[in-house]
Amino acid sequence: MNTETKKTVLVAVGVIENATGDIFICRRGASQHQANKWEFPGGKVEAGETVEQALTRELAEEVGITVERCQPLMQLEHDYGDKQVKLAIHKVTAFSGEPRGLEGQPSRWVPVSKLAQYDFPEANGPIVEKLTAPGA
Ligand SMILES: Nc1nc2c([nH]c(=O)n2[C@H]2C[C@H](O)[C@@H](COP(=O)(O)OP(=O)(O)OP(=O)(O)O)O2)c(=O)[nH]1
Ligand SMILES: [Mg+2]
Repeated sequence: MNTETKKTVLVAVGVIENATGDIFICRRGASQHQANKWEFPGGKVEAGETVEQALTRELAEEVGITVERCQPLMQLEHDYGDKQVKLAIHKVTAFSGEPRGLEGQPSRWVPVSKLAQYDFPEANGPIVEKLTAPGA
């Protein structure tokens, strides 16, 4: 398919931060797109939803938290060849509940200084860079 006709999938992504500054990440499933990569939880924005609504829904479904406060971090577009995505990334700075992998996915809290050791999808490079930049 050429780039003119390829549809871009809008994805709401949450960088969940705890009081210590650690970040919550999950591992994608073996049969998902970008299989087995680590990710910041989130998912596709559905028709009629705002990005924030989608983020709140996805984080409730996937990791069982209620988003109480979030702020835009950055937006990224990436073409994987088989799929083109636009990631609308928010930092989640207040939430209730303790995040865990509700869909059976491995998950963990990671210090920012260790994020770069994880195998994220290619699109995530700038997110990890921004989070680990001095003064971030
Ligand atoms: N959630 C998430 N998706 C990411 C990240 N980086 C990245 O390239 N993606 C891509 C992978 C997928 O193509 C897409 C997200 O789709 P998804 O599979 O999570 O969507 P979803 O939760 O609605 O799941 P599904 O119903 O389609 O199974 O965005 C990331 O950090 N987090
Ligand atoms: Mg998802």
